[in-house]
Amino acid sequence: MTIHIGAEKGDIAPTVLMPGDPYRAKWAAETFLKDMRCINQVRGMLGFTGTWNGHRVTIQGSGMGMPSLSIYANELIKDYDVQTLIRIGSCGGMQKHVGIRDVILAMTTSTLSTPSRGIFKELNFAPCADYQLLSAAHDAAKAKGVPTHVGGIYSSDVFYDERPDLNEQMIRHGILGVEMEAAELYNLAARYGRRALAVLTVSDHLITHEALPAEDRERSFGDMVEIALAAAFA
Ligand SMILES: O=P(O)(O)O[C@H]1O[C@H](CO)[C@@H](O)[C@H]1O
Ligand SMILES: O=c1cc[nH]c(=O)[nH]1
Repeated sequence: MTIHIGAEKGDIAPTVLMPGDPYRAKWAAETFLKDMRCINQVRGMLGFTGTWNGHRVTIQGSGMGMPSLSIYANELIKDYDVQTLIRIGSCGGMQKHVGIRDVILAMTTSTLSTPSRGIFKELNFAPCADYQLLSAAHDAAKAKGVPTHVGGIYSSDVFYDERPDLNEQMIRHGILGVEMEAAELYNLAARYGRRALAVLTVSDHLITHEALPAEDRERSFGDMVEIALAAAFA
């Protein structure tokens, strides 16, 4: 057990999927895992372990924002020796050709700041995905026929953004979407020699202003879960 995770050491699998929303973790575990059981309820940040195609998998909520994800990813890596961490998140679309419900595989992520900022100081470290996971996720997405984009995303510290000028520059430089956790996940994976990827579903759009309701964000993003599972065990 750790400060934020109530599971015993063997209760967490070497592969963990991490949605921000703990109820998405519950839905994904109930929908895609066999023999699943709840392994964490501390602070309501639900986690479940079960099997997918015979492979042990944990699905653990990360909460919203990099400070929250950083707590869970640090403990999963350092206390439970997790090797593969795949974020399954929602994001805002930032390009006209990226549609609602499309999947984005985050090859790199730009950010103003992360909980790792203090380490890098003046260095602009470039957090990137594990290539093997990225390539396998792309294959899985193609096989499913899901509209999928691979490229850079923006990991923001705020949902309610006050920097339209910055968004304009990111759109101009091809950033596909915005979310709030992947950069710190990639930083931690690089630091501890683990594999990480963010598989995202576009839930709203910064240009068209379309937006899906909360229930869809919690319960309808099955394609990204299956893509993440296929990539983890490719
Ligand atoms: O749907 P999740 O995984 O929580 O991800 C996105 O949604 C939240 C904001 O609504 C942030 O956590 C952002 O990264
Ligand atoms: O962080 C996020 C997640 C979804 N949609 C956004 O606009 N931002």
